[in-house]
Amino acid sequence: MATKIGIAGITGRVGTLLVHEVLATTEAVLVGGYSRNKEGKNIPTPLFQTLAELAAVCDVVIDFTHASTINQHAKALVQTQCAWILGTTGISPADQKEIVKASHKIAIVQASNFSAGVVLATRIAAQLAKALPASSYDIEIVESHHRQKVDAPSGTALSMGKAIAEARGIELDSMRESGRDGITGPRKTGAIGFSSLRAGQIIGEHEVSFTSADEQIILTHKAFNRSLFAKGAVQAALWSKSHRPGLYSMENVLELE
Ligand SMILES: NC(=O)C1=CN([C@@H]2O[C@H](COP(=O)(O)OP(=O)(O)OC[C@H]3O[C@@H](n4cnc5c(N)ncnc54)[C@H](OP(=O)(O)O)[C@@H]3O)[C@@H](O)[C@H]2O)C=CC1
Ligand SMILES: O=C(O)C1=N[C@H](C(=O)O)C[C@H](O)C1
Repeated sequence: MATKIGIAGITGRVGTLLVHEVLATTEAVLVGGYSRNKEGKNIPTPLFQTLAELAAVCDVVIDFTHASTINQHAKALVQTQCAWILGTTGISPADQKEIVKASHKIAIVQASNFSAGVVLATRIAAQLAKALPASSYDIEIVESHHRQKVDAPSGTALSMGKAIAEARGIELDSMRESGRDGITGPRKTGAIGFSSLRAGQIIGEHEVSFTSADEQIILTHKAFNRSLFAKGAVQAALWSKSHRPGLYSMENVLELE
């Protein structure tokens, strides 16, 4: 039977592309969307009054909205026993705990980036971080996005940083250096640096560099089209239908070891 999909954030940059992706997927049916403001919207699917009403008639909701919605959305999806494909970034540690709690009741695929290329680039970055000594290789993560983006560093940059920190056997928070400015002092040995650029309509670019006194390795990922994220999220939605409650990642969906 076709997977019944709903979209939260249906009027957004990713949400509007999700409509096309779901409609183009034969194994899925688009049940509707949720938007806070229904006036003057030209969307080819019903808009529901609340997320809970939408979730009640779906197998899975794909959610690309805003970090402030997490608590409310977790409650609505658990209450209606609906799977959750969560792309929203900028999530606070307290809200992340709510996501973990909800995953005991429903299947959740959470990814800061639904691109398979980013998943693989993150793995390679972690392998490099493990192989190259922290005493001589400085790691810097630079991300560039469009001028409308509201969170920094990007979710992808933070996920890459976490994977790198884990590979080095450290906690990211203890070694993170973000947005340097002023008299910062010299770089801390083993620090993981983050820089965020916001300009024009850049869709999403991430660069991880490993620099020693003698050489530099740079790993770059550039998204050319936002449908990349929408396609990955729909793939995750179809995958989630046959999975038990739990917190899953795009690595699980892609069945990487
Ligand atoms: N994981 C991934 O692969 C990707 C993740 N993202 C993340 O997805 C999120 C959305 O990105 P994008 O589509 O560019 O953003 P947009 O601002 O274009 O769209 C978000 C939509 O969510 C709704 N929304 C905004 N704020 C709230 C709120 N407080 N409560 C409920 N709904 C809200 C709005 O719809 P309305 O006003 O109609 O309610 C809006 O259209 C961001 O967190 C972004 O970082 C983006 C790209 C890829
Ligand atoms: O807001 C965006 O646009 C994007 N957000 C995600 C992030 O924060 O990493 C993914 C992608 O880079 C686009």
